[in-house]
Amino acid sequence: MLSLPSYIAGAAVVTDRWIDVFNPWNGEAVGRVAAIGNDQLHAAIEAHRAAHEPLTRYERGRILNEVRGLLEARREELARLITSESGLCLRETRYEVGRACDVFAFAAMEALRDDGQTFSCDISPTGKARKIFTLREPLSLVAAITPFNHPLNQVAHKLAPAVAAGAPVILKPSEKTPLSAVRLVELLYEAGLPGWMLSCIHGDLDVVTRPMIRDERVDLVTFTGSARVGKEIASTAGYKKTCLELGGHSPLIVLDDADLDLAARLACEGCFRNSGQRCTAVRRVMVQEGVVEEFTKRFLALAKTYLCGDPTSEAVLVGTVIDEAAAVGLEQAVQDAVNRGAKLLLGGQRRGAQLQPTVLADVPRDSTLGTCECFGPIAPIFAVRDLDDAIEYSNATPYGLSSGIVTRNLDLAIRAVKGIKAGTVNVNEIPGYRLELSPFGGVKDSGLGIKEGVIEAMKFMTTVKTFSLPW
Ligand SMILES: NC(=O)c1ccc[n+]([C@@H]2O[C@H](COP(=O)([O-])OP(=O)(O)OC[C@H]3O[C@@H](n4cnc5c(N)ncnc54)[C@H](O)[C@@H]3O)[C@@H](O)[C@H]2O)c1
Repeated sequence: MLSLPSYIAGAAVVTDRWIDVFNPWNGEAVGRVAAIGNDQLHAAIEAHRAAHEPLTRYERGRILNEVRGLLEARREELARLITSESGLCLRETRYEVGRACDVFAFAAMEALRDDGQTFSCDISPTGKARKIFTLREPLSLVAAITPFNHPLNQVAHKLAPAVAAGAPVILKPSEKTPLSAVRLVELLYEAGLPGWMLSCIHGDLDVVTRPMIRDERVDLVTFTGSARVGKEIASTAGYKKTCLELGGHSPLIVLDDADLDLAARLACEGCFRNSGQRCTAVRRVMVQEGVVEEFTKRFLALAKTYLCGDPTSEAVLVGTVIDEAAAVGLEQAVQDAVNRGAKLLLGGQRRGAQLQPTVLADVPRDSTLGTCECFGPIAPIFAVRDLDDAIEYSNATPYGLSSGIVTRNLDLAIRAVKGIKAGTVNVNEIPGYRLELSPFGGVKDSGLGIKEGVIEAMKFMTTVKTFSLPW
């Protein structure tokens, strides 16, 4: 069993309080992390705020590249660690390590790019013979809080941009999946990142997390997680920047001209990948009335191939959800839909923390599945009259993270891009499709419109200084 410390500005800290981590598949203890106290939080904040010689762009790029190489070399070991702490199957966790490699590769590239602007002042009748320049300066301290569902990649999306921008960061990973986060932090130190650039802490909400969020010495709280917690942070963080990347309820709209084999494949991938635990997972499969029967037939045939079982088995495509309590909640949401008249076409059985991939038809729009983010491998099918009906229902939940539409008609696709109130609209792709570099983030209860993705995250971790020179 792994016993991992908290790291305060590079120094390993072990206390007499531990947070245990269990394997959701078999209940075995996988490891534990050391919880720190409030004094140690303050020591970390002071260590980061103290004066240090900044890292050059070259050094930041070199460290980030080195981390990418270390991740690649330890891909299998890390994938197995994530599988053991999260119950996600190896197909997903190997994929996740690959995504984290991309994040570090892109951050290394962006670290080298000077994004300063230059303005000639003689463009105005009253202008002078001057030039105005901009440069970006890193924030003094970033606090990053991450969720359980992509234990490594969500952490990569906080740490790599911070290092690329030169901003020191304190990471508080999910207490459900902290082990892979600590391993990633260790790789950053191994690659040569100085201790004053990074801490990784664990601890109680009222001892560590909330005090860190409220602390005036923290310039930015960057949070990925549920809308409930994100809204609490928005109200307690005070006068500082916040980046809130929250939950979603993404539709996949299938119009009657769609390639139905493609639609069935996208619906399966969108609903069942990562055990349905992606913020961008498809939560509503909206199918135009004329093709709903044929689509359902093809979708069901494919859904049956998503083998569910031991997450370490090579053949398994769907592992567990994060814990038994989460699986029980999903089972209740399925039951609620059935009680209200939905037809259960596939799955629905739960064993411990595992829910079989589940497909339901005729799901009422006001059911729990139709309105709330149910974080698991469930595919509720909703018949829609036409694109207008689909757009209206897409916009009817409080969320606005992402969406997808399957059609061969470009005019209709563009109407969807313009009409859906969400951070992303993907045509003939799953809502979750993205590059780790491209802007990503939601609106409404999914976020305040501040994007992540390496480039946007770097911008948000810096401030722009403007200066002018006679020319
Ligand atoms: N928009 C995105 O980019 C994105 C990406 C991944 C996950 N998510 C969302 O994350 C959620 C699933 O993750 P989760 O269950 O770990 O989320 P969560 O909100 O329960 O927890 C996220 C993190 O916040 C911490 N936390 C819990 N309560 C807190 C509080 N009161 N104050 C401060 N911190 C607190 C947790 O310890 C954890 O580190 C889903 O809603 C999912 O959609 C969003």
